[in-house]
This record gives sequence, C-alpha cells and structure tokens, in this order.
Amino acid sequence: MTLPRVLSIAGTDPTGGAGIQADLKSIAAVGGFGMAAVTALVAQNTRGVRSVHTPPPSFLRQQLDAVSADVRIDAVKIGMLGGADVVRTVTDWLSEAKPPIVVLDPVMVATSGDRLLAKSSEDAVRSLATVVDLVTPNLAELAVLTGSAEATQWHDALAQGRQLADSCGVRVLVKGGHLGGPACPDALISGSGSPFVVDGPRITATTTHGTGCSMSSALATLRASRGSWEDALTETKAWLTDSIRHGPELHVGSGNGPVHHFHALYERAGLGERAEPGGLAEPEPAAVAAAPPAGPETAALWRDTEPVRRQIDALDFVRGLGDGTLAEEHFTYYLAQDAMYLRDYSRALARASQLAPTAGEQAFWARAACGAITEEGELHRTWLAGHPADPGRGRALDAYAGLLRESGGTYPQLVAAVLPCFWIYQDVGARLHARRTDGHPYAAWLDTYADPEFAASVTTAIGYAETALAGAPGEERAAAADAFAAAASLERDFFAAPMER
Ligand SMILES: Nc1ncnc2c1ncn2[C@@H]1O[C@H](COP(=O)(O)OP(=O)(O)OP(=O)(O)O)[C@@H](O)[C@H]1O
Ligand SMILES: Cc1ncc(COP(=O)(O)O)c(N)n1
Repeated sequence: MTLPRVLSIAGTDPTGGAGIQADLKSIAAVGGFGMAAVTALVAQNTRGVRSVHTPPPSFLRQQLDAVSADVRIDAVKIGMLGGADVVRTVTDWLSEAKPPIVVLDPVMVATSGDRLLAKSSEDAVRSLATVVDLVTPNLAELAVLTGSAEATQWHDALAQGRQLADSCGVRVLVKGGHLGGPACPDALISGSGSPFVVDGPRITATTTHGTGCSMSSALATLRASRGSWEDALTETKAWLTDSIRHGPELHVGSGNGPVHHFHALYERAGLGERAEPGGLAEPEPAAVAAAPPAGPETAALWRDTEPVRRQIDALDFVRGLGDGTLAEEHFTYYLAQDAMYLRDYSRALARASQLAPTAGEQAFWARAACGAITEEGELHRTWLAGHPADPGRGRALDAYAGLLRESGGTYPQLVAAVLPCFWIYQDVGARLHARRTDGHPYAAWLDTYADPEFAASVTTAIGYAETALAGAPGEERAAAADAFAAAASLERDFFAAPMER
C-alpha cells in the first residue's frame, strides 16, 4: 500500500521539536510521507519564542497550490496560523483542494507561554474548525474556543469538548496533557455517542515541547492508513507516550525539550543513548530540574538573582535541611514562621487573581491562593501538631509580608513579587530532593517542593510573569524586577532566620 502523503501547514521551530519540524518527524515515524507548507517562521527554542516572521499569505497560497497541483494529498494537518489572513488563505485553499482528511491543531500559545496566534484571530480559527474533520485543542485552547474558563477537572474538559463538537459540528480530541495528577487521558468526542477515551500515564519528564504538533500529525497520518479515528488515536497515544518518555535521551536544549519521535527505530538500530537495562527508567533528573525561564523577561529576573540564590544554597539551614542534619528546633521555628507566611502569601495570590487580565490567570492564582493554605498548610499543621511552637512573628516574616502587601499596585509587580516563592522553592526543593536519602527526617518537606505537579504550576507562574512583564510599560517593568529581586532576598533572609535568631 502507498504510504499516506500528509501535508503539514504550520510554523517552524529551528530547534526541531515543534511546528513543521516535529510534524515531519511524526509523520515519518508513524509511517507516512511528510510534506510541509510554512505559515510563519518562528525564532524559538526549547525555552521560548523570540520573534515571528510571517511571509505574505499569497506566498503560502503559492506553496499550497504547488503541492496540490502535483501530489495526491491523503491527509492535512494544520498547526500554527498566526493571523486571520493566513486562516482565510488556508480555508480558501481547503475548499478548492478538498483533501479527504483534515486535522486542525488550533495552536494559540506555546508551552513556554508565548502567543502564537493573534488574539483577534481566535474567531477565524473557530470558523475554520467548522470545516475540518478533527480539532485537537489543549485545555487552554479548548477554553478559548468555547468561551469558558480553562478546565482543571477531566469531566469539565469533556463537557467543553462536547460543547465545541456540537457548536462547530466537528470531532474534537480533548487532551489531558495539561491536567494535574498521575493520568494523562485523551478523548475523542463526536456525534451524540459517548467519548472514546484512551488512558495513558503521565510521564514526569520535561520533554513535552511539541507534543500537540506531534500528536495531530500522527493522528492525520494514522487516520489515513488505519481508516478509523479510534485506531488512529490508540496507536498515536502509545507511540507519543513512549516518545515523551525517551525524550531526555536526546539532550536537546535546556528548556522543555523535544520528544524522541524515532525512539523505536533508533533502539532497533542501536543508535543513541540507551534506556536503562531492565526497562525504561522514569527520567528522574529531568523531573527535578529547576523550571526554565519562559522568555527574556523571566530569564533576566533569574539571572540577576543568581548571587542571592547562591547565598541561599550556602546557608547552614538549607544544607542541614538537605542532608537531614538540621536540628528539629530550627525546622520547627522555620515551619511555624512559614505557616504564618502562607496566610499572607495566599492573600497576595488572591489579589493577583483579582488583577489578572485573563480568566485562565484568574483561575490559576485563585487555585494557588487556596493551595497555599490547604495543601501546603497541611504539611505545616501535621509537623507542628507533633512539635508545638509559638514563636511569634519574626523580622524576616514581617519584612516579606510587608513586601507582598506593598507590591499590589500593578499586576506585573505583584506577579513578580509572588514568583520567587514558587520558583526558588522549586529550584531548592528539587535539588535537595535529588540527594534525599531513605528515612530523611524532613522527607515530607522535600517531597512537597520537588513534586512534578508543583513544578508544573511553577512553569505556569513563570509563563504568566513573562507575559505580564513583556506587556508592561518600562516603569512598571522596572518596579516588577525590583519586586522580584526584593522577594528573592527575603527568601534568603527567611531561610537564614531560624539559625540567626
Ligand atoms: N507529561 C506527559 N506525559 C504523558 N503524556 C503527555 C504528557 N504531556 C502531554 N501528554 C500527551 O501529549 C499529547 C498532547 O497533549 P497536550 O495537552 O500537551 O497538548 P498541547 O498543549 O497542544 O501540546 P503542546 O505542548 O505541543 O502545545 C496528549 O496526548 C497528552 O495526553
Ligand atoms: C511553530 C510552532 N507551532 C506550535 C508550537 C506549540 O508547541 P509547544 O506548545 O509545545 O511549544 C510551537 N512552539 N511552535
């Protein structure tokens, strides 16, 4: 049988993990012949997007016509479109070329948090969704397409998928990649039948750059060769899960790395780094790495606080917390202060939710505000129940609470002020956790801050900070950078306080 000839219409990623480069690898990996028409040239890497160059839509049309005039196209995958005139060009071409299978991955925002579709073009993408066979939004894109808040629960995501399927008369793939928890389900929703759900484990690796691109092109290819969407999804899911799992073997980039599209082929050929004997080890080191910056703004914040972060690492308190030699008296004092801090911190997060410009950010900060006093607070309540202490508010605590109160003037400043408590904690927690020994006395603390779910929310917070800072006027941006630096120093003082009393 002829290999399916599959055309990707998408943007580029020069690091090869997302966009057209990922599409071509996916199509080849699952048994198709890949072709590509470029919508936009994107200067990006595994850490984020730097800039986008969009050639005239008439030139995209020439590319599309050149392909359809010569090649019988078995399936099309559409990815990044960038703007409404590009969406129109693709829609017009589809109505003339009439490819038999069309999958639309409605790319709007990259994993790094950078926008890849102008906000004003969201309606155009919604109309394009009515003329394709399958739409594969992630949870944030599903929320935009249905005009809802981003789903945090699987059943809400399914309800939004159903809403989109009904309103656009299209088949929808609801993807659980952005949900918390150990599972990563995906579901096909169409017509009035029940969803076709394929379960998969969540891999604790950061190699998830381009998963949406890879998935949609593999689905287009396998739908063409297998003949049913259900079979295509089942096969795509198994292949993609393994590709994410093997991603860390590639060592590409320091941000969210690519998946290993050809892991099975390379393994058979004995190429590249091999999986651990005895099976595929969960990539622990990737799971405990510090979250990367989301772009130039957060990269600058992180770089400028390096000296303070080194001081934190050198503190006796932090060293003792890491190797378990810290006296209980100091840990108890620290946790008692931290329990009070979390109440203040939660109020600052709630204020960030109040000022948030988008519903997604509003929900995220509100959840974080709640989590600070419920989940994180639980750790404190459990320890302090067995180690009663009533030390009163220390100086470092008051200074930190003061900074959080005073930084509430603008959204970028407030987000910058709350960010170190996410980012530095995850960085310190993850590195200490990596050296954690059995029977460690402070294991519960280390586990909380090295948790992949916490790491995911840190990445989200960094992404929101990047967007807020990038869009802020110069003066606000400077105030935000000051707030981040001040909060980082107060993190250091807070860790130093128990032993300096
Ligand atoms: N950590 C993970 N472990 C296992 N599967 C994952 C993980 N992250 C994403 N996936 C899977 O990858 C596919 C793409 O889902 P996701 O929700 O990440 O899409 P996306 O956000 O569009 O992707 P992209 O990161 O390219 O924008 C889905 O099948 C999802 O279940
Ligand atoms: C050209 C292009 N298309 C799509 C994505 C989304 O992929 P991700 O969300 O994994 O960054 C991207 N980064 N670049």
